Amino acid sequence: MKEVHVAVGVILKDGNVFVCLRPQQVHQGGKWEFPGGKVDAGETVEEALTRELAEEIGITVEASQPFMVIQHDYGDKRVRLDIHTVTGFVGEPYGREGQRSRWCPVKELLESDFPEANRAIIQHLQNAL
Ligand SMILES: Nc1nc2c([nH]c(=O)n2[C@H]2C[C@H](O)[C@@H](COP(=O)(O)OP(=O)(O)OP(=O)(O)O)O2)c(=O)[nH]1
Ligand SMILES: [Mg+2]
Repeated sequence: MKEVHVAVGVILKDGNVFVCLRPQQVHQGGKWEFPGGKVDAGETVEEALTRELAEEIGITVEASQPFMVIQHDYGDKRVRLDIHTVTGFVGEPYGREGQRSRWCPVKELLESDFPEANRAIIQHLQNAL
């Protein structure tokens, strides 16, 4: 099974992270996510992240840093999550595609239902901040 390369943004502001609720009908639907999406052929991770965050939550990324890379096999899909923290952006994020979204305190992230692969990201975040 081929691996999908995904750019994922951990958008940080005052100890909170911006999270979106994945639509029911997509893979890992009904779970929370850090916004992002597939890296198209010929795109860098930064380009994909900037594009996906503009499309999905209406912000312009101004400062991002590589945070970690996670490979996960969901059984029905293999993903390679290329996670960057986003510490500078223009605009107020919102669910531009009609998805629910909210700012969540970093320390409360594990109280929400995220895809399995996100557990390691959250633990790394909670240790790092
Ligand atoms: N965006 C995002 N995807 C995640 C996270 N954790 C995780 O396992 N994934 C998986 C779910 C999907 O199988 C895969 C790609 O995410 P995606 O469905 O958002 O890709 P996409 O935005 O390009 O797809 P689409 O919305 O355009 O249909 O990565 C996460 O925190 N954020
Ligand atoms: Mg997406």
